[in-house]
Amino acid sequence: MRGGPGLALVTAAVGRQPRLLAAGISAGLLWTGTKLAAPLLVARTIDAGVLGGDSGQLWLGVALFTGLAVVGAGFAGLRRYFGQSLAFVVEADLRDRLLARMVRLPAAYHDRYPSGVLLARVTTDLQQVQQPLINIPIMVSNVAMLVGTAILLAWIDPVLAVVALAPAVAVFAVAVRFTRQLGPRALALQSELGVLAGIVEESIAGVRTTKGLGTEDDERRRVRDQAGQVQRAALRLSSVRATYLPLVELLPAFGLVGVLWIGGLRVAHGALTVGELVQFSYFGLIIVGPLRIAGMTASQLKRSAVSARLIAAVLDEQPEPTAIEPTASAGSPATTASAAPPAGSGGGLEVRFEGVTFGYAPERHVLRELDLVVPAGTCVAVVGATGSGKTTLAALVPRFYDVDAGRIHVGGRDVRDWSLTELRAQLGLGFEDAFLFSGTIRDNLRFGAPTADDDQLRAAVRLAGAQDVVAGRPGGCDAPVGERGLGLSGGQRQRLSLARALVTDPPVLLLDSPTSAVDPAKEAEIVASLATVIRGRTTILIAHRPAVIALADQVVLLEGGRVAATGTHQELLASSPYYRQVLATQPDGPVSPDGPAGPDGPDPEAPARRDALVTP
Ligand SMILES: Nc1ncnc2c1ncn2[C@@H]1O[C@H](COP(=O)(O)OP(=O)(O)OP(=O)(O)O)[C@@H](O)[C@H]1O
Repeated sequence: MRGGPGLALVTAAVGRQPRLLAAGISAGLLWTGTKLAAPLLVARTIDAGVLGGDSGQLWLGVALFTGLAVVGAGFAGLRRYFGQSLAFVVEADLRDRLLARMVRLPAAYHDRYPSGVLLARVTTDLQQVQQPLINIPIMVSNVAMLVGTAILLAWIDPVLAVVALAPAVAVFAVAVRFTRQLGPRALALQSELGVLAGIVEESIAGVRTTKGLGTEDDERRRVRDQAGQVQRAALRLSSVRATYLPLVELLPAFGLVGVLWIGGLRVAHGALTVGELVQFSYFGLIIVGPLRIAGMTASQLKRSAVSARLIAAVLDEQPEPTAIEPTASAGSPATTASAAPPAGSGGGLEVRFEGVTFGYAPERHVLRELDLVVPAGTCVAVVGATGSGKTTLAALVPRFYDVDAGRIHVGGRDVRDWSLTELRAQLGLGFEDAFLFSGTIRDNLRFGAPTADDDQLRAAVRLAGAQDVVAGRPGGCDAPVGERGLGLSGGQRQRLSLARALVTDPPVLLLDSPTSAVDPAKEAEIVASLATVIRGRTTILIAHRPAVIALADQVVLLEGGRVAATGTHQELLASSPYYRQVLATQPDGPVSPDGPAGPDGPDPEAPARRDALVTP
């Protein structure tokens, strides 16, 4: 592996396991000792026992040789065992660090890299890094074997030693050339594998859409095309290996031929005993394995180096600021930590947008100089055409993204002056695509509040109007939820995710289209629950349907990233043609200014809450 952050990463991870490393290397070196002793013993046994006619020496040699073989086999087993243990522990350590970093990376990073690419880092790349680690004790013992053999041979017969060891030098030169050519090809293969993982992941996750649209064959073609790219990249890599590996196989055999030829002449001239010739040949044979492995390891190390570099690049990414590191907000007016009560204190916290400008890409602003005040304890519905920036506006409050200009205050404090953990503890988030994890309903409800007791869970479920979802499943809270909550209907998922958001009793709620996945009858139930849920909290409610919008004290109409109009639902219906147009594109269609705001009519408490409104 060449230097750089990848090597530093793997070296440090291996260095954190000194005992396994030492045990593996010790077993490897002891194995080498048994291997090097065998030819010496053979020479002695042949010269003294066979040619010298000393049967005692012969039997002793046979017994010692058997013992060495058995002990060597034991050390070979231990060498592999410790090598594998080391590799698995290092792999687990790196996976742990990778996942810890991935979940802490900002949303913008996850926007940039498809999940399949990140999946490849945690699967195929980690495997590539792990593989050569298994061989560390083997590599060390092989190097010791080559060095030991060189010393012993030079001591017995320097000329013959040169003949026996010349292939080792040639194999090394071949390996260096071979490794250089492998680098770019290994990188290309890893990146094609990453793309393939992304496509496969998308195909499996989107299988229902594929079925619905009848595009199974297209999807299959997409996977097959990318698999073809992987195959071509793998073949380009293999062709380099196929060119060089025969050389790696052949060169050591030339060494053996040279030893037999020149050694045979030296025996004939009395310069070498038969035992010593056998000994040389034996040494020539035992270094063939290490030399061949060296050639193959070179290719493995190259792929591993590429993967290690890719993993190191993820670990080098700057994570979101941690719990104890609020980010200083540029030009923020003096704000006080005491302005914000802790989560669960009730009453809500004011949320204020001041001149907020934001875009996902530079100079492509989604929100432009947006001003909005949501007074503590009130509900604002954000309405706008698709793509007008509603979800983006909500995503800026928990700092999934940071504003380009302006500021956002929660509880009188710039969001960049909160620690992220503290800030997010004030917020209950309900996303449009409610995501549930595999596990039980209880596991999901406790996801953000692991210490919540059953009474708290029951209260949150009741508030979210999700009692029937829990009661309707065998085992209630212990009922399993399939992967991504796919065992539940969209509406059931939305209500459970709302309950999850409420378990911590957050003072601020950010709810994105909370009824988008349900029919009108279910919507009526959810709206009734929401009327209770938002009481006493500050709520930003992204809404499309009149029944939901009517829950709000104030409606904010977004157009082109700016606030186009504010007022109550009825006021905007009466005064804003654009508002009527936006609602007309929603499934429920427009609602007359005089018509009922929701299934139960307008919220009777809304006017009282509206009185508390403060305009920006
Ligand atoms: N992660 C992202 N990366 C780049 N652009 C994005 C990203 N998310 C949204 N956008 C773009 O920002 C704009 C606003 O999107 P946003 O999701 O905020 O709209 P919205 O009003 O919530 O739409 P909808 O009602 O359809 O959910 C759109 O043009 C969208 O393409």
